[in-house]
Amino acid sequence: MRSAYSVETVRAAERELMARLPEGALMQRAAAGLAAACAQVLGRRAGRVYGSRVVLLVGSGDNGGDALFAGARLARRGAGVTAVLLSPDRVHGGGLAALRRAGGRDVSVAAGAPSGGAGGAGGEAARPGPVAGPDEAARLVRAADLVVDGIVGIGGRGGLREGAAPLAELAAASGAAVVAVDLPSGVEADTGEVRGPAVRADLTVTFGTHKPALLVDPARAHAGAVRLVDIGLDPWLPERPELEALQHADVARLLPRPGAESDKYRRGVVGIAAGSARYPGAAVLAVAGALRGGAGAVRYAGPAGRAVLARYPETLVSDGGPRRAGRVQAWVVGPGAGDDAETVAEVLAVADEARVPVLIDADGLRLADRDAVRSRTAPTLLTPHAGEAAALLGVDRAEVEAARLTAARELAERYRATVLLKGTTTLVASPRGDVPVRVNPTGTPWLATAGSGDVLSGLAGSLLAAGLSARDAASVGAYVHGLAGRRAAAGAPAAAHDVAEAVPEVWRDVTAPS
Ligand SMILES: NC(=O)C1=CN([C@@H]2O[C@H](COP(=O)(O)OP(=O)(O)OC[C@H]3O[C@@H](n4cnc5c(N)ncnc54)[C@H](O)[C@@H]3O)[C@@H](O)[C@H]2O)[C@@H](O)CC1
Ligand SMILES: [K+]
Repeated sequence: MRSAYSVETVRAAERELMARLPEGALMQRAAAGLAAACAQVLGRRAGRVYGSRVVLLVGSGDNGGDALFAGARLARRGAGVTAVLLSPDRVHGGGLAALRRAGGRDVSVAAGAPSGGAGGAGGEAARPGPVAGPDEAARLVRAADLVVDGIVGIGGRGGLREGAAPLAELAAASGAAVVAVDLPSGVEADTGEVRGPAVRADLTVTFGTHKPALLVDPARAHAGAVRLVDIGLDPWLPERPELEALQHADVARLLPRPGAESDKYRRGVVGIAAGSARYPGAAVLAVAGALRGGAGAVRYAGPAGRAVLARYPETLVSDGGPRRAGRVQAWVVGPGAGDDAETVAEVLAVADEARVPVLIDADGLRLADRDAVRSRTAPTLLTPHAGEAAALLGVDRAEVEAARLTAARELAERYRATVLLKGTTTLVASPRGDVPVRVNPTGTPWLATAGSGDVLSGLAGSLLAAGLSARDAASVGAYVHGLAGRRAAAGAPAAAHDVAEAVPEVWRDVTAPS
């Protein structure tokens, strides 16, 4: 399991750790990890560290201090290192002195000259270096092999400020590799929102633990690859993170496995109420997903029985609607439902009586009565994409996409349901606010294809029927579905049924002993 902690929690843990270490030790650990990562990047880009050109963009806090100390290490290995000081009057004095001792240069881009030496943090005061105009700073960035973003880290608020934004843009447009220190500057650490200009990194080297922005879009897309440097923080972090992301071993543990005593009923039966005369395909795709999700049998109740049977003769098809479909351990309702509000209400009623979980997707989200969902006693799982979530929340789609974590949490609270918010980073929020939101790391833009959501709803519904909690069914379903999407696409467009067909192979991979 990978986890991410909020800034407040990280700061509290850092205080505990720092109190037990000599002053500056923690920053040296961070800088050592950062310098090692930069050296690797330079090795790939420029062939070697010696003689390469490194530009540090240095802000006013400890994030800039990390960059300066790492720059000093690179300078000692023969790199030509120039620090561009964005707030020279508040620069980390110790870091700047270390860089200078190692033979690095520094220039100040801000207007006002430093007063009384650059001694903002880190104790040691340093005389100001030469002032560079914006053109000179731009020339340095353009000529660099590597740009290190030490503008702001967890202390940042709002987008990049004047002066930094054009340099970040230049860095992105130049051929230089961009390595962000702790976080790409300009993103909101706790939410993953990007409300202004922000650095786009190829690699982010983060310290102690992941921060939410490194896992949640749109910030995650700014981070590039992420490397975690261990600075000894773990013992001081609480058990419950803000976010968690399942990995292979977690999914392998959660996937249902039939025991020797299992028969199809004990493995769970999933009911699918999906499709309509107009959209029979949604029913077929939801059943395709459900058949591969670990339930022992799939019942289908709806008007597309013929199409379903033609493709999947193993389906138990009922003509009498959900109420007469027979016992199930979980229902899926909504894909391709069109305007059939009656079926959605019937599924909710039947599932309430039987106290079984319900997954509501697609049209079902629009048609379900909110109070009926809120008052359910068995678990409910809602699986909207950003547009559907926006409609439920009464906001623009763009707002949901900009603030995905907030939207998922808000929906979970309003509906007292588990919410799987689809996207390149799918989020799973629980109605209980005291459990971490899950982030699925396996998504791919290839999954943005018609019918792929129907497959996911069947798959996750099947996992619900097999006995997983709504949170586990949603996050395991999204994980497997994402990998199946990648496998099916493998660099070329794939259709939704290809995704369903790739599930067994992914399942085998995930559960194979390593
Ligand atoms: N506290 C610790 O023990 C450690 C901290 N480390 C580093 O320290 C960082 C946190 O340092 P700080 O608390 O000094 O905070 P930061 O360096 O992240 O930023 C704070 C400074 O940036 C300014 N600022 C805020 N938003 C800005 C924006 N949008 N544009 C430009 N400037 C902005 C603030 O006025 C403040 O001076 C971490 O991200 C990490 O890189 C690491 O050295 C590991 C150890
Ligand atoms: K940064």
